[in-house]
Amino acid sequence: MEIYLVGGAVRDELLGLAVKERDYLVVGATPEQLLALGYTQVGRDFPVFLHPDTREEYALARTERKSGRGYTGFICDFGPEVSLEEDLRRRDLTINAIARDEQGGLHDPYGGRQDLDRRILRHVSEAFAEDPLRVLRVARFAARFHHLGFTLADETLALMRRMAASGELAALTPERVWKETEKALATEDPQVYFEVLRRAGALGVLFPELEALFGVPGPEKWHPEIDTGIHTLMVLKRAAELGGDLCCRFAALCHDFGKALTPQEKWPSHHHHGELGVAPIEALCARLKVPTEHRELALLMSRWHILFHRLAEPCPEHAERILELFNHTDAWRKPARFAQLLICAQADLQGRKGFGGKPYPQRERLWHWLGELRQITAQAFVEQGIKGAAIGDAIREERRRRLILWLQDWADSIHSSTAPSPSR
Ligand SMILES: Nc1ccn([C@@H]2O[C@H](COP(=O)(O)OP(=O)(O)OP(=O)(O)O)[C@@H](O)[C@H]2O)c(=O)n1
Ligand SMILES: [Mg+2]
Repeated sequence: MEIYLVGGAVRDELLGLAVKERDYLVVGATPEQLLALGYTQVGRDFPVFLHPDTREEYALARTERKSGRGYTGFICDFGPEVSLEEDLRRRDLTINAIARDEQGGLHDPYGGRQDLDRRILRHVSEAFAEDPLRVLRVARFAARFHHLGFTLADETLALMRRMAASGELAALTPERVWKETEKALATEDPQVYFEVLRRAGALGVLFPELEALFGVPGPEKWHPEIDTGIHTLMVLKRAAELGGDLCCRFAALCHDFGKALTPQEKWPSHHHHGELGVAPIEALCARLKVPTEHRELALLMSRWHILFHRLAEPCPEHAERILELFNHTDAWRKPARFAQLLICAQADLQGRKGFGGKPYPQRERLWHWLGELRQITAQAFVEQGIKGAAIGDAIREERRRRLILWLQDWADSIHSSTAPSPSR
């Protein structure tokens, strides 16, 4: 029996990246032999075992053939006669099909090292098409390795396009789609995942709510990039740059879904797009079983982002709306979530052509105000002898009073810095 290190560990090591998880391949062995050596079997459908000491994964060499649609539609062929080359041949990308033997020697029958050097994502063989999830995996690798200069081989894109056109992506389970998407959102360049899916003709199948934004114009003054799909991916990139968490990135992706529902004769304005966005966000989240936390932030962002931007021109009349915002988002009890909403709002303004360096003072101000207002508690009012429901009213009134003052001060400071100097 021969044992090889395979897949991501070899690839990442050759790229000089940290290796998180190691997968091994066993050639020339039977399940019985591994069990006798103390390995435990974990794969129900596939012959995958855990090492008795390290608990790392060891898989028997195998060839896969598809017998129907979807994840559970595989027949698994394995046995001691399956060779290393045969096993590597049915893997997704050449850069993932390099093996390292126990002496440290590399086995690279499909040119993976050359593709690593040339920074190319290329499929190994036509067997790529056996698993439609690979369309998403390639998009995810394109996002993950974008900063290293990786691009997609033309023939791989062409194959992905054929797979998307065949309708097979519809058979992917929501869990698998969301898992890939979540991993892609966590990369430095999450926008690349959606760009590649779009080029592959897969975006309309997997994320029709996003696909629908391409070709929808915004007003040039506020959106020099014009196209709402392009804007959305710029916002997603900016949210990642600003350190937004996964919920924030997901909210960035969904924040303008409502713009696809504006009647064409109203273009390029998009009145009420925040409210219109609720239905498509709910639809996407239900279809892909998106976690509640992500869904909630996306809905809040859709509903409130227009108000965030309006604060660029502060006036005391905004106090009521800001209180409503804090109440509706439950910022009092969930300030960390509110902080993500603020990052997302900043990303929305700066994710526009030429807007990258624009200041977004609202973020700082709202954060500061929330902190101050959270310190207004019942106790001071109780000490003044106020009782019962009147305490709540007194707290609300005090919050409003302070907000009005702050907004007035801010408005004044903007006026005095922009007002022409008095003439002599
Ligand atoms: N649909 C899939 C899933 C996996 N693989 C193969 O199995 C290996 C291990 O899979 P996985 O751990 O999911 O990916 P990695 O490439 O190891 O990347 P990561 O760093 O994300 O784990 C891959 O390198 C690839 O050779 C494949 O060909 N097709
Ligand atoms: Mg891996």
